[in-house]
Amino acid sequence: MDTETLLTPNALAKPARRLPSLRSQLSLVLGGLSLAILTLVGGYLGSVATDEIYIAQQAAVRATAQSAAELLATQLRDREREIELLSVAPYLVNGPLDSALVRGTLERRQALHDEFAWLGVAAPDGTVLQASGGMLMGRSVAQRDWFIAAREHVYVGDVHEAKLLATMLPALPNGEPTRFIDFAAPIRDAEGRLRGVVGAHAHWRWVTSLVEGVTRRQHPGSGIDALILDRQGRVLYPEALKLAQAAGKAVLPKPVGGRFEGELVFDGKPYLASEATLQARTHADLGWRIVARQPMEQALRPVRDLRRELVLLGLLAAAALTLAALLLARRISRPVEQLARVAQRVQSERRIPDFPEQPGAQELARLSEAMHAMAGSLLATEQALQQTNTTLEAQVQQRTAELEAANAALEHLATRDPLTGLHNRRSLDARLAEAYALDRRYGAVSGRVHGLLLIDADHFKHINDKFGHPVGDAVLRLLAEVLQASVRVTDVVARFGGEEFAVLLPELAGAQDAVMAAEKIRTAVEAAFFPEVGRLTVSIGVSLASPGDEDLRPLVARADAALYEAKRGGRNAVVLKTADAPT
Ligand SMILES: Nc1nc2c(ncn2[C@@H]2O[C@H](COP(=O)(O)OP(=O)(O)OP(=O)(O)O)[C@@H](O)[C@H]2O)c(=O)[nH]1
Repeated sequence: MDTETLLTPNALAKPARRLPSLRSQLSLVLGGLSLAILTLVGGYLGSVATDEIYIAQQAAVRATAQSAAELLATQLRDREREIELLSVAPYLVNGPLDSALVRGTLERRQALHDEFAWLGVAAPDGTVLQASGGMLMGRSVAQRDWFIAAREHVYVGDVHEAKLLATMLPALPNGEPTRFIDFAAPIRDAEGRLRGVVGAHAHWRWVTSLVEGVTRRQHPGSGIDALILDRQGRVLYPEALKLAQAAGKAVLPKPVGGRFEGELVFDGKPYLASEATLQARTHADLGWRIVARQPMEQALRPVRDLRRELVLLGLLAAAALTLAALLLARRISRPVEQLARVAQRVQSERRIPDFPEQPGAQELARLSEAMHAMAGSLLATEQALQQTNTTLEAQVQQRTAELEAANAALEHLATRDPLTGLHNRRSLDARLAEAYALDRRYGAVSGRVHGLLLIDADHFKHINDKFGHPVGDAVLRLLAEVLQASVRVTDVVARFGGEEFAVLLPELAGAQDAVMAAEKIRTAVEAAFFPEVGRLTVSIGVSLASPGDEDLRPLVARADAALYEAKRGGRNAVVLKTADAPT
């Protein structure tokens, strides 16, 4: 294994795409998550609260209408009772109706209830006998509805404009015509005979101020107001709507199901509206209805306020959460970045630097410990591998040298003669084949040929026989040295077999060269001294390669024949045998 790749991060990691940092990814995910949760929760709470507020506003409008209707019904009944009780007062039942006592009582009642504009007692023929402030005294009310009705029973009448009293009472500050609601009751004696009628005109302003009081008290600043409609749906109050309606303008929306309820458009503006009918507690049912209404814009103002607050709170919370996410992301990513830096230092410096001791979380502490241990183990492994590598390289070198030596030894064994160290017969044959091929290729051009000497020790059997075989071997070794020393280094000296040697002479200019080389050998051997044996001679057969030779064999055969002749001719001689010479 290549140890360099062991601690190279790039060798382990895939080529990195340009990814956003862990810190920005964490910030983005945590910030986005908190924003999404906030939006969802805020949206849900906002929607729930919006519904609740809407329902509450509707309830407030409905409660206003009902309260106003309830209050009006009660107040009308009270005023009716007031007049009814007055009609059975003993001084009216028994006494004279035009007495000062009656007048004083009427005026006290008016002082107590300033809603009454006028209180009076009329005779059965309609002549006013006594009245608060003395107004209408002596005048006839015989044609007034209240008088006609009250001759029979207790009466409450619908609102109407003042007739006889209009000129006697101060005009209203807002310029509205003076209007009244009439209360009246018959005065009967003990036998039930009609003695007269007691009547009262209550200011219409008293009625409207009751309604205004309810709307003002119950939901101040809410924009809720109330309308009073009569049985036919005509506006009785407020005056402006009443006038507009009288002028033929469509000031009221069409009631849904005969009732004003829900979201309605009054004069082009949307309102939340609710209707309540006066539950009549008086003798006569006036059939009035109260419609409370609130401009939608004001009804939904709390919703808008809440939404604005929710958005503001949401933004603040999102900012706080994003900040928290950033801090958290930093807290998480910083130790990871530190570990990455440490890992880079391990890789570049090949030593273990200080690891972060408090990485911030249990898992990161474990990761730090694991990296520490891994770095130590990797560095140790790397060193061990380097050591092994060095040892292996040395061993390989040694083994290579041994192998080369073994190969050389094998080569030597295969090509050399074990006794003399000269080329053996096999090696000689190979060299002869090379020389033969070279001559065939270049011989014609260079004009040079190779030659062969076959050298045989004379009477060697005699040496063996006389001195023993080991001495014979020693003689052969020394003879080989003499032969080797007598030729050129380019010449190949080989042991041909037994006591017979051969010399390959490459690139000879002619037969003379070969004969000269053979003579040189012969004389060298003759001159040499062989321990224990003394002198030795050799016979040499010389031959030259011929273009007519088909292979090596003719060359060897000619040299062998020449050697035979040298032996036969008396030994210690050189004989040349060429191709054209007769054998
Ligand atoms: N010591 C020793 N003797 C060898 C070796 N090879 C051959 N001989 C001996 O060489 C002798 C060759 O004898 P011969 O062939 O009869 O010829 P010679 O005695 O040399 O006589 P001529 O060749 O006719 O001069 C034999 O006695 C062989 O045993 C060898 O490797 N070592």
